[in-house]
Amino acid sequence: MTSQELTEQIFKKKSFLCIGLDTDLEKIPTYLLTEENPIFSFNKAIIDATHEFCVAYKPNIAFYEAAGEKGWTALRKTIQYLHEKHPDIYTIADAKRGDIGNTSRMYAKAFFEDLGFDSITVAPYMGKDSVEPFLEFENRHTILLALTSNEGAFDFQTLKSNGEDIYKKVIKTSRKWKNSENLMYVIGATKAEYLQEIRKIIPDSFLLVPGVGAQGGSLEDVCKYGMTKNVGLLVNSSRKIIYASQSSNFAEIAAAKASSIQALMQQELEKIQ
Ligand SMILES: O=c1ccn([C@@H]2O[C@H](COP(=O)(O)O)[C@@H](O)[C@H]2O)c(=O)[nH]1
Repeated sequence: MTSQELTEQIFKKKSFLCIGLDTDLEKIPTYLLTEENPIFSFNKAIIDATHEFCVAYKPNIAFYEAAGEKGWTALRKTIQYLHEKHPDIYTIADAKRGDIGNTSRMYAKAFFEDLGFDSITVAPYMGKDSVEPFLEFENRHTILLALTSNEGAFDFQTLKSNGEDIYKKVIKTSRKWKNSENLMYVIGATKAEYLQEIRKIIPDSFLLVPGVGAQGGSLEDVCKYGMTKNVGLLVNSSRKIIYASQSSNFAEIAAAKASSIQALMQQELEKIQ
């Protein structure tokens, strides 16, 4: 999906919500554990109940890798289900990859070609040759970690290098890489006030903003400082939606939670129209 098509979906569905599929066998309703693939059964129920309120789903790959072979099967079944039933929904592999070029190319093939994700999160630390192999894929996005939502973001990302914050250097330098039009950036919702400065560097780029909900980031502040005339935001919430309830009507409760976030997003979108 192109970023133009993603923007069209956002205006059509009046939502820039990304739902995180951080599916943990220890947190899903116990009655699902007797299913052949409990992770996929949980994801399918969440997708069936919430798809009308969001424009993207973001499985965090760690949760699938931790469940071994069944986890990888669940990931494949989930992405296939999304492609078949909801081809208009944008998909993000939150994998945070990046290695020497030769290896990055294999990560890119795995997530873009084999699994067919629209995008993948990538760490910038190993530099240009570790990211460019991802950028070669047409109509696929590489979402570079810029300023993350966690406390540890202050360990390195906000340090100065030649008088400039490292996260800003990451953003500026990455704009010079080949096929940089395929870049998006991760900026944590817990760092919303930084968005004003960030928008001066990348006024039009799409930002994936995790950290609203369980991590306490403010949707209102993210919109105030980060929204552009074309929106330019995908705001993610995982635990607050998918684990809103552990009872048998968990999917219904998750849908109610997603719907209430979508309603707030609709109000924010009205401000720019
Ligand atoms: O800076 C970052 C980058 C990625 N994440 C991921 O997003 C979700 C957030 O989950 P919540 O349950 O809504 O807190 C999770 O997969 C993280 O690994 C992030 O939080 N911050």
